[in-house]
Amino acid sequence: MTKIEALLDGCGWKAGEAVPYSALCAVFERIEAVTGRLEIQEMLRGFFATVIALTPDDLEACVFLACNQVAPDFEGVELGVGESLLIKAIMQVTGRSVETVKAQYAEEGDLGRVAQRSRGKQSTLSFAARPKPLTVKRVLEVYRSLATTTGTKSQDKKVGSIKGLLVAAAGPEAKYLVRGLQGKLRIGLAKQTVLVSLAQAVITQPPKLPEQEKLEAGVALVKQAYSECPSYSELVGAMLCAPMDALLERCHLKPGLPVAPMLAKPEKSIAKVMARLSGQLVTCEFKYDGERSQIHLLPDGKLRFFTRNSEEATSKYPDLIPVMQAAAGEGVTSYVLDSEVVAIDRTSGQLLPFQVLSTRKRKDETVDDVKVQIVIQAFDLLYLNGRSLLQEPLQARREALHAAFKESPGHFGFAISLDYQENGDTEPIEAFMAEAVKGNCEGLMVKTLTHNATYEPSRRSLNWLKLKKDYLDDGSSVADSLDLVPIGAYYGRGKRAGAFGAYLLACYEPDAEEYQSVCKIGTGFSNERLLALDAMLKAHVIERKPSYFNVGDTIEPDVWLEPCKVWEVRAADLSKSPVHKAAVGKVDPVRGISIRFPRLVRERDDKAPESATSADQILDMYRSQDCIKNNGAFHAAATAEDEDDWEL
Ligand SMILES: Nc1ncnc2c1ncn2[C@@H]1O[C@H](COP(=O)(O)OP(=O)(O)OP(=O)(O)O)[C@@H](O)[C@H]1O
Repeated sequence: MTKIEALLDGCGWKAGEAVPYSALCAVFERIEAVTGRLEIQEMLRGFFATVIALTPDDLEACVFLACNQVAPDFEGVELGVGESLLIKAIMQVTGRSVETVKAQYAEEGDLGRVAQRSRGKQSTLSFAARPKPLTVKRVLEVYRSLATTTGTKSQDKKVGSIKGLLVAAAGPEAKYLVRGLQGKLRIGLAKQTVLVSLAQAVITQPPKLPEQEKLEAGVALVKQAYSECPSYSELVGAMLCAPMDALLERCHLKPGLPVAPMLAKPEKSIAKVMARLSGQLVTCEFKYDGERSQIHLLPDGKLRFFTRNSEEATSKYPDLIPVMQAAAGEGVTSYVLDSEVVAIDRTSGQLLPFQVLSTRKRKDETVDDVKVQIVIQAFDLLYLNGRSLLQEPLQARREALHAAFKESPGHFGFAISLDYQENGDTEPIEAFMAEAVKGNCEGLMVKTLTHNATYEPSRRSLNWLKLKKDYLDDGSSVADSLDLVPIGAYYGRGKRAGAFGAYLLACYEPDAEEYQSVCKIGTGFSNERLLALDAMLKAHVIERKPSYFNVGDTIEPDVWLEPCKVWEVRAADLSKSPVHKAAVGKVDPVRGISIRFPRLVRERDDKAPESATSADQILDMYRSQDCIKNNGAFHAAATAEDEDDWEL
């Protein structure tokens, strides 16, 4: 009997019976106790495999609860229930006073543990007739109803539903219920692991374990299916009822489900771009300074807009609905279009920078109240009239885009582009870059047109390169800014005393599913901004450093922060560091990479912490610095100097 089988055996769950919530919580307990990703993955795989064997109908609910989600990301349904409601429910179920619950919370730093402790003590005193044990389906049902309960008396109704769950909870169930309702399970389980474990559970169904290669191909297939069709309901349904080879036939791009967008790699100079694309036919497009928008026309005529993060943004753009209706040509019945929405001054026709766009309301805008005018710059077409174009080369997708839509100046346009057969002459590109900058664009996107030119959902591909003007001649050795996550804070001194004055920043390493520290930052913040951040981030202070933070032993910020924000940061250069851990193990067994002279550029509300700059991106940036490639001596000197600088 495997470890997981032994664990689940104790839950008394038999074939055909609803999956007990206690079984899932037993797995959560084990996951919380270990830190190794592979061990976590294997445990979850074992659990999903058991669910498939005993009660496959409950697999979808198990996946949602493991991700602590009630609906696909793009539906934007938030599960988070306010702490005051949870405290009220705990008080009412356990008969404790608000002071007792709050005091325990302050002591424990974890409301989930408070609930578990209170329920644990109480259950020995009362509840001779305990309500029916919880099942995963029941818990998910209640979560979904909580997320959608609105209107009068909604608070009382929510407290009532939470009480219903807590009364029926036994053992660690109360802890995970409360943490789940707060929005974070805090067991170090990333969504990628859930996906990989799910894929492995389906692929490794008896009678025979497939060989490693087949397993990897299967996991890649599931990841591809999920990036085209990011809905666990559809994915689980398809995985359970069709052979894996046919997964993409059932789970594929369709209007209404946002595709994870294709991303670009940064380059520091036109010469480097040319070297990468040597001899190829490429297209250079203006790199517009706005917000990415994936626009879907569903066969029922509804238009939906999604952000770079696959969140629904339709209510932000009511003024774009008539624009898109007018832009689609005759015979267009459904599509998925990739574009940048940019602020524009309609009088002069001049595009305006992102800062102007960011002042627009984030949702529920009304046409009459729109203050910032916008234009859509379309650059790709992924789906048209019932057919996916993902496998077509860009040249064909662009032809389809131009044939199916018509431009309307100031409202809808195609990305301005220059096709170029690489021949070593960089002059046309330099001139085109100057034109882009004059047009208030950030620089150029350079894309392969005919070979290796398919659309690669969610991939940061070498077939799309970005060249940002600001980074071409800024004297630094990095080609792009970094998007980093604050994971710790330091109280300020002097003028900044009393509030956080500096932060510890980290990148995200998706393979190890951990945040790795990159630098300390205190530059680029106005005093007002520091105060506002202090007020906002205090709510995200966590008791102790979680196991999924990888930072040097000497780093001890005054407080640790739950990952919740992404900040764009500009750096002078990157070098190896004795204290920071970005890309550790990839460039050196114990040292990581750090950045010098970090300066805050802006907050990135359109990115989730897990979409922050990855360790591999930092490694790429580090390796592509000329000083690393050409001059070991410079690097050695910089490293020695930085060791002193960065002792925090
Ligand atoms: N012609 C274009 N083709 C593709 N993307 C474009 C184009 N013009 C503007 N963009 C924008 O540029 C973005 C890529 O570059 P940028 O580094 O500015 O974005 P990011 O969100 O910080 O980084 P990344 O998307 O690479 O993580 C795209 O996601 C898109 O929003």
